[in-house]
Amino acid sequence: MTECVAQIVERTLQKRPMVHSITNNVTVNDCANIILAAGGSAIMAQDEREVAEITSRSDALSLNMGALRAQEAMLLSAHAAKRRKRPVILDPVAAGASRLRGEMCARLLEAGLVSVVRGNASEVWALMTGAQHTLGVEVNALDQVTEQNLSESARRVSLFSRETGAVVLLSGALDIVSDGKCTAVLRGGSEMMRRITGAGCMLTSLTAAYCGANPENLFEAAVAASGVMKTCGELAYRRVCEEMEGTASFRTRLIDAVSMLTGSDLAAKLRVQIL
Ligand SMILES: Nc1ncnc2c1ncn2[C@@H]1O[C@H](COP(=O)(O)OP(=O)(O)O)[C@@H](O)[C@H]1O
Ligand SMILES: Cc1ncsc1CCOP(=O)(O)O
Ligand SMILES: [Mg+2]
Repeated sequence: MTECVAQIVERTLQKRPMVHSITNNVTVNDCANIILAAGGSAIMAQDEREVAEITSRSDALSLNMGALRAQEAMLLSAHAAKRRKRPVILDPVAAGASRLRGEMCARLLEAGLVSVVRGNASEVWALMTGAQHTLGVEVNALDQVTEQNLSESARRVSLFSRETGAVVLLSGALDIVSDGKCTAVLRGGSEMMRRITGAGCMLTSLTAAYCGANPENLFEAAVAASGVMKTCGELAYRRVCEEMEGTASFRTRLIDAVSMLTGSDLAAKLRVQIL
């Protein structure tokens, strides 16, 4: 797995995948920058008159529910991606916080338009149960994956993957990635990732870049994204501690770390456990 993940990072730097994102207006710039840092190129477009054309020329599509608008554009793009066999990555931001978000995610999932779901625990559990788990974009502490509930959480993530046919990347202090057959756990990262907005959106964008360059290996691409984000979270945290800096610098250092990381750096630092 370590060797495969290192190759995914290197292939992404070589292939420069184009990622089309229809995303929120809070973290859009960080999403574009992390795609570029990983070696991809970014285009954000949401007018219904152009989205299918843009998706058709892109290597991956990222759909983020953060400040949900442009639903028709999302559907047009998702269908265009499916026709071209391009991966579609869904970030169900605050799914469960409103009916609109839950219904839009369900519509995409039920139509088989989603290749990878990347969300925090409250978002993934809300998609699975239809229940409200959180009012906002952050995880509810009661939903979080811990060492104590890890095996039950992993079982649920695997079940959700089989139900939807999508790879699922549930992030948090522990990240779980499953394609329904194989399930991986990644530890590490930094508590500071929760003190900036956009760490989750950036992880989704990174997943889209790695999936775009490695469409035959979506599970491994999602593991690569999780591993890169955890590793770079640690590097960025070390750097801000050394410099006595705060959260705004951490966000910059996180993007810096992704831009400097090679496949072999990742292979040396990756901590992945296959369950
Ligand atoms: N307590 C934590 N310790 C270490 N890493 C974390 C922690 N919480 C989140 N992360 C990391 O932050 C990134 C964003 O995940 P998360 O906070 O779950 O997303 P979201 O911002 O969508 O809620 C992921 O890379 C995840 O591994
Ligand atoms: C605060 C906020 N409101 C709508 S989208 C958004 C950003 C959420 O980003 P993330 O889930 O990555 O923290
Ligand atoms: Mg989020």
